[in-house]
Amino acid sequence: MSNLMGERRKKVSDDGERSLIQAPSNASINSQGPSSASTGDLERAARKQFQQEVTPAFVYILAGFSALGGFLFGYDTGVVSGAMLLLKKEMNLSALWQEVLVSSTVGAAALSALAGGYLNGIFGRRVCILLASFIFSLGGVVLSAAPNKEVLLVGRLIVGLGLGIASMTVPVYMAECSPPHLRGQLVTINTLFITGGQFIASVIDGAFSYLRHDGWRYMLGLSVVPAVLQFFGFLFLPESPRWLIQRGLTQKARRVLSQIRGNQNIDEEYESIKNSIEEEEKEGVGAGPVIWRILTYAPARRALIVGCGLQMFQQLSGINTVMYYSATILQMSGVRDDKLAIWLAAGTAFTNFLFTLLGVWLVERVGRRRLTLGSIIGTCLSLTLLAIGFLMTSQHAPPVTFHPSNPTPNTTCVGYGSCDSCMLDPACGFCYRDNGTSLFDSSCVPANQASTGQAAWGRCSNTSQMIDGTYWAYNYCPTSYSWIVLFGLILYLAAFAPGMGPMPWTVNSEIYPLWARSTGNACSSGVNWTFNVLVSLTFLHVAQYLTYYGAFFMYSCLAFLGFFFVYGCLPETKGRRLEEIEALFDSRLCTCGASDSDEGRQIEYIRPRIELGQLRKRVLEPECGIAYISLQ
Ligand SMILES: O[C@H]1[C@H](O)[C@@H](O)[C@H](O)[C@@H](O)[C@H]1O
Repeated sequence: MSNLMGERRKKVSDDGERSLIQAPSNASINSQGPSSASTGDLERAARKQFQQEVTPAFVYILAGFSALGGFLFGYDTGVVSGAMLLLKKEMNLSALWQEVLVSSTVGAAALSALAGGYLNGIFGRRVCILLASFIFSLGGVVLSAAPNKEVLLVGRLIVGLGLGIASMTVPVYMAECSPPHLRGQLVTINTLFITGGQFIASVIDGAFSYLRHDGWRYMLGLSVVPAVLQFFGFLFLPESPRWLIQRGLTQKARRVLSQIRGNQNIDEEYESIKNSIEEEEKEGVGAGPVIWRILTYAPARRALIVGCGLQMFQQLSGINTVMYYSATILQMSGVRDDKLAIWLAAGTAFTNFLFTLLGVWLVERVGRRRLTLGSIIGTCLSLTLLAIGFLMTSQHAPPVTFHPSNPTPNTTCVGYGSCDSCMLDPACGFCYRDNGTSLFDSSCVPANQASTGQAAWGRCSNTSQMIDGTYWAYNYCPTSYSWIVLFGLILYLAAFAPGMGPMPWTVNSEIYPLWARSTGNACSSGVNWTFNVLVSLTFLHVAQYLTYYGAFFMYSCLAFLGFFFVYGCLPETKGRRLEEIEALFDSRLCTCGASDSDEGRQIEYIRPRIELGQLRKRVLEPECGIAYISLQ
C-alpha cells in the first residue's frame, strides 16, 4: 500500500511537472533561488502558449446553459418575498403559513441536495440537470395555477426539490468540463447567475406589485421560462467526461473531451483522469457507502470539512438576512414609501450581482484563498459597521410621547416607552408625525396583522388617511443615524459578494476526488441550505433577544471565526487539474525540514498542512510529501 502511495506521489509529481510547463496558472507557485529566472521564462512561455490556445466557444455555451440552474436558484429564492406581500392579502395567509411557504422550499432543497449526491453518482450530471430543470418547470406551473395555499405549498416543495439538485450538480458539472485555467471563473459565473436571478426576481417583484390581482402568479410562474430553456439546451449538451470515464464509457468520454477542448490535444487530460481513477481503485479507499469512505479516508475527510465549513460560514455571515431584510434596512435609512423601498431592495440585489462580477474577474487572478480571506475580513468589518449603525439608531430612537386611548385592551404595544422597543415587537409599529424638522405625537400601536403596512387602529390604520405628515414605521425607527446602516449595507455586499458569496461553491466543485465529488458536494450544499434556513428563520427572534445591533455583532463574530477557519484550512486550488487537487489534502500534518536545493536542482517544497492550509513549497520528503517539481 505504501508503495502504491509512493508510486502515486511520483505520478502526481510527474503530472505536476508537466502541468507547470503547460498550465500557466501554476505560476502562483513560489519560485525562489538561483533558477527563478528560468522558471519565470517557463511560466511566461506557458502563459503565452495558453493565450494562443483559443478556448472553444462550446465551453462558454455549456457554462451558460448550466448556469441557468444558478439563475433559477437565485430567482426562486428571491422572488418569494415580493410574491408573499401580495399572497398574504389575496389568500389571507397567517404568519405561520407565510413562514411555511418561504422556508418549505429551502428545507426541501436541503434534503434534495443530499439525495442529489446519490443521483449524480448513478445517473450522471447531465441527467440530474435535466431532472432539476424539469422539476423547476413543473413547480413553476403548479405555483402559477395554484387555487389555494395547500397547492402553493406543494408547488414550493417541488421547486425546493429542483433547487437542491441543481445547486449541487451545476458547479460540479461546470468544474468537470472546464479547462483548469478557466475553471474558477466559469464556476464562479454560476454564482453570478444566482445573484443575477435574485436581482431579476426583485425587478419582477417590483413590476408586478402594481397588479391588483394575481400578480404573484406571474412572479412565481415566470421561472418556467429559464427552466424550459435549460431543459431543451441540455438535451443537446454532453455528459461530464470525468463521470463517463469513471463509468467505463471511455470512447464517449474521449469524444466529449474533444468536443469541449476544441483543437487541443486531449490525450494528456484523458490519461491523467483515467490514471487517477485507476489509482483510486487500486488504492481502494475502503468499502461501504461513499460518505463512510469519505469519513474514513483522511484527505477526503479534510476536503469535506473544508467544503462544509466554507458553506456554513457563508451562511453564518448573514447574507440572507441582509437580502431578505434589505427593504427594512433601507426604510431605516429614511425611505418611507413602501414601493420605493421595494425598488431600492432591487438596488441591493443589483449591488450583490455587480460585486459577484468582480469575483469572476478576480478568482483566476488572485486565487480562491486570497479572495476568500480578503472578502471575509471585509465582511467582518462591514458587519461591525452595520452593528454600530444599528446601535446608534437604537440609542437615538425617538421616544413614545403620545398615548392614544386604547380600544383593544391587553395590547403590549402601548406599554413601550420608545420606538426601539416598539419596533422589535413584531405585533407593534410606530406611528408619528413629522413636520420636516422634528418628530412629535409619536405612539406605539398594534400593527394590522393582515397588512403590516398600517396600524390596527387609530391615525395610522388607513394608509390613505396618513396625511398631514403622519407616518407609520413598521419594523424600523426613523433616526438621522441610519445612513451608517445604509453605508454598512453597501460595504457588506461589496466585501461579501466577490469572495464569500461564490468561493464556497467554486471551491467545493474542485476539492473532492472524483469518487467523492458528488457526495461531498451533496453534503456541503445540504449544509448551505440548512444554515440558510436556520439563520434567516431565526433572524427576527435573534433580533428580538439581542436587538438588531446585537444580531449583527454576532454575525460579525461568526465571520471572524470563519476567517481563522479559512486561514487555517483552505489551500489554493487555482490552476490545478482536478486530479491534482486531492493531493493538497493528503497531508500527514508533518513538518518536514526542507532544503532548497538537491544535487544542484532547485526544488520547491509543498507543505500542504491542513492546519496551515497553505501551499508553501513543494515537498520532497517521502513521508510528508505529496509531489515535487524539480525545476531546471
Ligand atoms: O452564494 C450565494 C449568494 O451569495 C446568494 O446571494 C445567497 O442568497 C446564497 O445563499 C448564497 O449561497
